[in-house]
Amino acid sequence: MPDADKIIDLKAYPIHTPGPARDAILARVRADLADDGCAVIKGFLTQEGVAALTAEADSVAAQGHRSFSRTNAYFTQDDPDLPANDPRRRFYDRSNAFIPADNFAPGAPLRSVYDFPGFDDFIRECLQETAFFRYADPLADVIVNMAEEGNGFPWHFDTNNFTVTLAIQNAESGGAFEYAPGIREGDENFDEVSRVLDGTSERVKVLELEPGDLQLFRGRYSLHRVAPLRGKRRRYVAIFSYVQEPGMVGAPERTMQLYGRTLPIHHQRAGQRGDAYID
Ligand SMILES: O=C(O)CCC(=O)C(=O)O
Ligand SMILES: [Fe+2]
Repeated sequence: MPDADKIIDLKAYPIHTPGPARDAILARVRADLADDGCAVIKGFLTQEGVAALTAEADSVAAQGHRSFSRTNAYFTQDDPDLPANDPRRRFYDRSNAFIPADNFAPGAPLRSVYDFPGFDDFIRECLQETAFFRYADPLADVIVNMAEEGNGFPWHFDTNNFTVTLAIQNAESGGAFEYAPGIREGDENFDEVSRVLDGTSERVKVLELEPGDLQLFRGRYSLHRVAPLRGKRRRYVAIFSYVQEPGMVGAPERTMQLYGRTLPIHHQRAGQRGDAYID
């Protein structure tokens, strides 16, 4: 079906055409990333694009793999030697479902964004990353994160240097993206992290993303979460993954946990190099 130019708003965002319009977008995104590690390209998708990606996500939602965990913001184990109120000892339920990448066919709406000529280069230039490759993992290169009321994506720091997400559908309410920019730049800043967890920090910014918005986020130093979701409608967010070395795929154990299955490539490449996680 759809041509990428019907899905991406290329009139507003001519990411494929070198020139002053593209340069201006890059300059603004880079400035926002430098300022607080987060940049949003509002209305990156057309209305038609939003409808097409929503329909595609609906059509494969049953393939989503649900996972549940109890996690702190650092994805570490509990350490009983630390004081009880240490942020490393504060655990929250995390639950969501990832729709694995092989449910999104080449030529179908989601991959026509990811595969659009110039999309990768545009993202790389926004981020100014030198080592920048598509994730080679057929279950994880582009996925949809699906969540509904009762699910939660609690406060955490990412292990990846950056995340590229595309809002597809919001829950009926809730689901704002909340983040404390640069809260652990320099040092762990556990006191301020505790205040964020307590809901008393003044450093938290709230971002209401709308369907079709593209977000670039550096989450390694900025504590962030998705606020609790309300209502029947599911929240869908696509996640595009890029890594620092070519040919990388997820470790078998982690792949099993996130996607509920593995492919031969995960076992063939296991141990050859480090793996990359999307969170
Ligand atoms: O679903 C989102 O908006 C972002 C989730 C997130 O923080 C992550 O995937 O690390
Ligand atoms: Fe994250």
